[in-house]
Amino acid sequence: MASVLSARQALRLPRQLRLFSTSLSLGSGSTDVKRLGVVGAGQMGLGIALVAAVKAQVPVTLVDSAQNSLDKGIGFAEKLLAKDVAKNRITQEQADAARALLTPTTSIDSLADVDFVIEAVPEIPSLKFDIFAKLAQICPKHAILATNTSSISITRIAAATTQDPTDTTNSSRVVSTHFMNPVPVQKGVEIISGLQTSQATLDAAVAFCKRLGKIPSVSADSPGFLANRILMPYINEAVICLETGVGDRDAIDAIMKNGTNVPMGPLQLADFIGLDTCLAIMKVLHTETGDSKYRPSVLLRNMVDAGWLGKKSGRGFYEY
Ligand SMILES: NC(=O)c1ccc[n+]([C@@H]2O[C@H](COP(=O)([O-])OP(=O)(O)OC[C@H]3O[C@@H](n4cnc5c(N)ncnc54)[C@H](O)[C@@H]3O)[C@@H](O)[C@H]2O)c1
Repeated sequence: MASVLSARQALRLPRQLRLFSTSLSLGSGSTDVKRLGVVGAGQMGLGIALVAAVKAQVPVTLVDSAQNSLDKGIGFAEKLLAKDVAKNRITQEQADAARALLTPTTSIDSLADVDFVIEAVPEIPSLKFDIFAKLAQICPKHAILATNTSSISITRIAAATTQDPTDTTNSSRVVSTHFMNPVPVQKGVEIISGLQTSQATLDAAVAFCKRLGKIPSVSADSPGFLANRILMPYINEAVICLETGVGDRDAIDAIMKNGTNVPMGPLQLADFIGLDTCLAIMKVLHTETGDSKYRPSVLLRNMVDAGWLGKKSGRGFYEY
């Protein structure tokens, strides 16, 4: 198990502070998750809620500010459950039991009784900071506060839970559980600690993700973490190849699909992830590292400006 501070982070801290961080970690965090909260019922939040209901069989309070997202999400969950029943993966009783565990609501105040909450709202820093400030007030003091962010610093999200940086009561409970898309299918999950995250919080996040049937990889709080640090420049480069005429859409996707044994090419994958999400992650990599190699493609920016966000909006590099 990785320690609460990554080696990179620990090197920056005097030994006294390192010991202080370790002792702070002992009291907080709990692996006994009896109720889960999920904030954001989009493609990731819905997937996380559904997997928690099916695999861990915990009640899930699913919060979204938009009623139509909740309606769409619950409808989609019902479709996925019916598909699993049709394919004999689960029984009708198990599907009904899982559906009954999902409680949709537009009220974030409903998270007052959760033991673990996972935020999956759009990749907008100010939105996440605002939600974590609220979660720290609303959720019980023992609850783990996890984010599904693709690229925003966990340390900064944790800092938003308190006005007093020396008081780590809330910030030590913040961690990232970065699930992969689609959540019901992909086994991998990245677990990322901020500077303030306690060891108990990290352990609780790893344990809960294992209960969901996932395989956790622990990584450092560095822009893009591991998965997107590697994946997004690959997608961005594919868009630059399209933009500059090195190859057309089909040639780009075909060579990567058939040449590197991946299930879909980079442009189709970008549509599937959401072009707004891809652009947001590239912007974080670019801004946070200051390295020009992460410059987002102009075409990617234009497509997001046009509202062509990929599969979710009906048009991206492909039409849906
Ligand atoms: N899409 C992917 O492939 C992928 C993969 C890994 C991580 N992520 C990350 O997961 C997060 C969610 O991504 P997504 O693709 O599910 O986004 P999405 O746009 O599909 O869903 C976001 C949901 O959040 C809701 N929302 C917006 N503001 C809210 C608020 N204030 N309170 C409650 N709900 C609110 C929206 O109504 C929407 O239903 C992002 O941080 C993203 O970077 C995405």
